[in-house]
Amino acid sequence: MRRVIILGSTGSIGVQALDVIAANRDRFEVVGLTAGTNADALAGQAAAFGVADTALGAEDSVALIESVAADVVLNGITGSVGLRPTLAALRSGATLALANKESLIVGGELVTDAAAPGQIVPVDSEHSAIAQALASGTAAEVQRLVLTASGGPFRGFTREQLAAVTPQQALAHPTWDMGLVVTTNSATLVNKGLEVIEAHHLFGVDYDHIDVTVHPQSIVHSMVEFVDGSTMAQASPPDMRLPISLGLDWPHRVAGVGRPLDWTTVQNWTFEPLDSEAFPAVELAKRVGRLGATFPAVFNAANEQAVEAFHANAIAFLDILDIVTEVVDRHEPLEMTLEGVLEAERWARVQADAAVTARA
Ligand SMILES: NC(=O)C1=CN([C@@H]2O[C@H](COP(=O)(O)OP(=O)(O)OC[C@H]3O[C@@H](n4cnc5c(N)ncnc54)[C@H](OP(=O)(O)O)[C@@H]3O)[C@@H](O)[C@H]2O)C=CC1
Ligand SMILES: CC(=O)[C@@H](O)[C@H](O)COP(=O)(O)O
Ligand SMILES: [Mn+2]
Repeated sequence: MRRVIILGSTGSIGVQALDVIAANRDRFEVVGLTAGTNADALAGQAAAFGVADTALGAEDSVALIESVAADVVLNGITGSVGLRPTLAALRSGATLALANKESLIVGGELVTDAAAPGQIVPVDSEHSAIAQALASGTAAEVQRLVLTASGGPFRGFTREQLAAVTPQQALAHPTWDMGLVVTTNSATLVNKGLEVIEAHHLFGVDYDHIDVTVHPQSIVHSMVEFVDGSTMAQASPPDMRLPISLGLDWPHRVAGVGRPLDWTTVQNWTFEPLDSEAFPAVELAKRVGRLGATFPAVFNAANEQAVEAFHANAIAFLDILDIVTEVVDRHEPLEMTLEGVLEAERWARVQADAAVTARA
C-alpha cells in the first residue's frame, strides 16, 4: 500500500489523482490533502477518502509534508508557489510525483541537488513519455529529446490574428482539460518553453538536443531519439490519469487506468514544425534556460503576472510574451540560493506589473 499526499487536490491534476486512487484503493491510501483556498472542496475530499490531515496554502502544505509520513507526494499545485512544497517533499525522503513543473524550472539545481537519484518522477505528460521511452537505451545512447506540442487553440494563427484573441478563446484547449494557467500557457506556447527547461533538468540533456514538434492530436506525448537513428515514442489517448498513475507507483503500471488506442478507426497523426515567429516562447525559454541562474525564475514569474493581467482584460494576448521578454531582457542574475530565486521572482513580478500598467 502506497501512502500518498496530494498537494493541489482540488485542481485538475489533484481530482484526477483522486480518481486513480478511488479505483485502486487496495494499492493507494491518501494520507494528506492540500489546496489553495477552496476549503469546502478540500473537506469533501477528506471525508470521501477518510483523510485526517489537510492544509490550505503553500506554507501549511509544507508543514503537512513535514508531519505526515508518506511514500509519495504528488505536487499538483499551480505556479512557482509550489517551490517550497517541492523542496519539503524531497527533504522528507518521499518520491516526488511532479506535476508542478514551475518549481523545477524556477528552482533549477536547488531542486535537482536536493533530489536523490530517481526521487523525482515526472507527471507532466511529455516528461512521463520521455521517462518511459528512455527505458529503451542507456543515457549515453540518447541523441535528442523531442517534445510534442498540441499547438494550442491558435495553431496556424499569424501574429496579426493573435492580436485580437480573447481570454475565453485562449481557454479552449483542443485536446486537454486543465487549469487556467497551464491552459493559457499552452495557447502562448510558454508551456512548451517551460517544458523544454523541465526536460533539461529532469534528464540532463543540453538545450541543443531538445526539440519541439507540433502534433495537434496529442497522442504521441513525446519521443527519444537514440544514436542509432531509432526514435521511441510513447502514445496513448490524451488522459492525465496515465502519467499520474505512473507518478504514484513508478515504474509500475496500473491496469485499466487509461483506455488504449483504437486501431479499428482511421488514425491521422500529424507532425509539423513550430512557427517560432508567431510563437516565440520556446526560443525565449531556451535562451533563459541557457542563461540559467535566476533567469528561468524571472521568465516564469513575469509570465504568471502577465497571464493574470490578460485574464483581467488589462492586456492583449501578444502583450504576454512581449512583457515576459522585456522583463527577462532587463534582469541582472542573482545568486542561485532560495533567497536569490525568491528575490528575483519578486523583482520580476513588480517589473511585469509595471509593464501591464504602462499598457493601460
Ligand atoms: N491539468 C493538467 O492536465 C496538467 C497540469 N500540469 C501542471 O500541474 C500543475 C497543476 O495544474 P492544474 O491541476 O491544471 O491546476 P489547477 O488550477 O486546476 O489546480 C491548482 C491546484 O493548486 C492549488 N493552489 C493554488 N494556489 C495555491 C497555493 N498558493 N498554495 C497551495 N495550493 C494552491 C489549487 O487550490 P484551490 O482549488 O483551493 O485554488 C488547486 O488545488 C501545474 O503546474 C500545471 O502546469 C502539468 C501537466 C498537465
Ligand atoms: C497534459 C500536459 O502535459 C500539458 O502540459 C500539455 O502538454 C498541454 O498541451 P500543449 O502545451 O502541448 O498544448
Ligand atoms: Mn505537458
